[in-house]
Amino acid sequence: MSLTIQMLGTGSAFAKHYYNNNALLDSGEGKLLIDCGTTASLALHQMGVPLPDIGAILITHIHADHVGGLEEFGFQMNILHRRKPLLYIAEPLIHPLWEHTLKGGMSQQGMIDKLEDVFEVNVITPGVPTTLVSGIQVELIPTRHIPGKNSYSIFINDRLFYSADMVFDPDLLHHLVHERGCRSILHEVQLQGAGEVHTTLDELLSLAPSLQERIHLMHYSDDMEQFREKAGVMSFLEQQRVYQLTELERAE
Ligand SMILES: Nc1ccn([C@@H]2O[C@@H]3COP(=O)(O)O[C@H]3[C@H]2O)c(=O)n1
Ligand SMILES: [Zn+2]
Ligand SMILES: [Zn+2]
Repeated sequence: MSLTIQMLGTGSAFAKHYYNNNALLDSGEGKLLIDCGTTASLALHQMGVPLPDIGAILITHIHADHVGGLEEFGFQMNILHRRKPLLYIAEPLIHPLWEHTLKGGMSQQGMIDKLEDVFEVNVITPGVPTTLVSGIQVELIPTRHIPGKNSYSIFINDRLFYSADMVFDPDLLHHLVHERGCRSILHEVQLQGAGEVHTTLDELLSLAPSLQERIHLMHYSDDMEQFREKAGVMSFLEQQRVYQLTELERAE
């Protein structure tokens, strides 16, 4: 079964040339949206993907470029299409997503007072591989991002690592590639400055060639074009281009 990946956007939280770093995976039997940031519905509109075509949404963490579009997504699906979207989420994210992000805009007396009133919420347990839509299995891997905030990267179909926003974790990347058969890595990158909450390009350049050649960069700032040469064998993902998973994998 072939899997395609299309980034709705490849931008950092502050990028203006690129939409929010969210991804659409399509197994041919179902579509999974990874994160739903503020720009998600506009990007999906430009891609010609109607919201009801999306089988499920998976959330990595609570920042607007990853969850800021859920209010519109939820309202559109409930009001225009009369159904609740399927939302996969780790249990620790449910409370902050509702209480700190969505409640202000979505609550409605006697109608909506919790996340489950708008979304079909399915709790997903980190470390347990779970099929979310036909042909797409994910395993959440807790990774560090902001102190005190939970964040989960994703190992997909036992072959693709999709980083959430995360600080550099070379041991995890090494483990996934050399012990778990990971063939390609979609990794967030911070191009300039110290990586206090993200992974810098300099940090990724310190990895062994066997890891770097599997890495495709995303979540980058507007000055990305200046860094193509510096990134060496690591390539920058293009937003809204459809990639076959096999295209992103290095020939063994
Ligand atoms: N301690 C923090 C917290 C946040 N930030 C910036 O805010 C953005 C929120 O979305 P993000 O995509 O995680 O990127 C974060 C940083 O740019 C940051 O740089 N340092
Ligand atoms: Zn982000
Ligand atoms: Zn973040």
